[in-house]
Amino acid sequence: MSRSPSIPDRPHREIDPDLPDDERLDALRDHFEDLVDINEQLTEQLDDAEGRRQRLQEKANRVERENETLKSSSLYIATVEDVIDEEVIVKQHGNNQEVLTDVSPRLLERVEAGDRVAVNDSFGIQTILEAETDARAQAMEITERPEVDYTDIGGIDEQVQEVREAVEQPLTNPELFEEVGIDPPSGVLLHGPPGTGKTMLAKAVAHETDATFIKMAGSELVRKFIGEGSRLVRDLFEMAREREPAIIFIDEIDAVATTRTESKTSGDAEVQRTMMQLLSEMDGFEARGEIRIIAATNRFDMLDRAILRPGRFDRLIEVPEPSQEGREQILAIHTRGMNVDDEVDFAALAEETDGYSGAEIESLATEAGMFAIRNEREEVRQQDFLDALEKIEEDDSSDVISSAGYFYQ
Ligand SMILES: Nc1ncnc2c1ncn2[C@@H]1O[C@H](COP(=O)(O)OP(=O)(O)OP(=O)(O)O)[C@@H](O)[C@H]1O
Repeated sequence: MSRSPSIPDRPHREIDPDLPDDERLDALRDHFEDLVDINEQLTEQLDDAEGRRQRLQEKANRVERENETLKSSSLYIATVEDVIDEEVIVKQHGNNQEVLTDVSPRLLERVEAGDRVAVNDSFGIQTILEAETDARAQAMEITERPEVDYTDIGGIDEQVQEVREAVEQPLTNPELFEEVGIDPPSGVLLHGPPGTGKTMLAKAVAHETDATFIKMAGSELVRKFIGEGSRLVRDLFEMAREREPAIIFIDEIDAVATTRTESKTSGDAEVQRTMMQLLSEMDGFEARGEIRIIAATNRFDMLDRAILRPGRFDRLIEVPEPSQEGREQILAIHTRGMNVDDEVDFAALAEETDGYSGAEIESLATEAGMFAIRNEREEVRQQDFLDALEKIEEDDSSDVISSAGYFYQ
């Protein structure tokens, strides 16, 4: 061990043996005092050194621990809930645990609420997952509480009522089901032509129950996220568990649940895997939980019956094209915010729009408004609606209507 440079010199004192006894004694006393003094200095230095050693040891232990945590491969995924000064609240996926954690200055500048992050065992944020890693954010549409409510939906009162019983009641009055001793429907399947309000219905339930609306489109799973379908389905349910109460809405479910075809292409295998994942998620589902599942299709005839078994999509609700009365109601809804002349005859327009879906009636209202603007008026008149009707008929509406008829029988 190297010597500390500040170690005091060893005192050296020559004592003449011929000195008288009392003088020799004094000299020896002085020498002894010098030695005591030096001893004290050395003890102090030793204490200092020991303190330094302990501090270094602690630092070494800490670095070693940090190193171990950094090297540990098991990182968990969490979502940043909030950033407060230099601390971050994260919610761990899976168990929903919320934790207040530190973040290194390097990441603090970049981290924002809503980011997906990887955390270690002690919840230290290791990385912020980039958008590309976060395919699920692109594959899902998440709305905290959609704006649509039941009063925005026209012409399908019976279906609204059925959805309220099958989806809303289990969320708002679960005890009713417990008392009677039945499980609410696991999943509700809305089927009917395009643009009839299926998505609106699902959103309105989420609005009414203050639930998060999480939408995933079956067609996108198959087309856009090739090879990731089953993982995204898993993520979809995980996301819902993180955000309960939640309404999962799987649009165009036929894309992942069509009747098995004879062909055995890799694409089909992938679709099968996605569907199997969906079925297994539904099978392992708590029927009385805070998550409800709604799916929609306009190709009911194509559906693989496996998804309709009890415990899966076991409540079917048909959402048909609106009747004349329904069309009138929808027209009234979509012109609520418009400056419409009192002379406009909604009943007559409803009669003229046989075969129109809710979505097409909405376009009719917008188109009529465009005619009013074109004619430099602020008020929308009957003639504007008739012109709009003519334009729509001339344009592509006939194609849309006939294709709707083709898809949905
Ligand atoms: N019954 C309805 N009442 C009021 N508006 C409606 C109705 N049906 C459709 N609409 C209008 O059409 C738009 C599209 O409807 P929505 O997305 O709910 O249809 P969908 O049945 O889910 O269609 P798709 O099968 O094409 O997904 C809505 O945003 C709404 O403006």
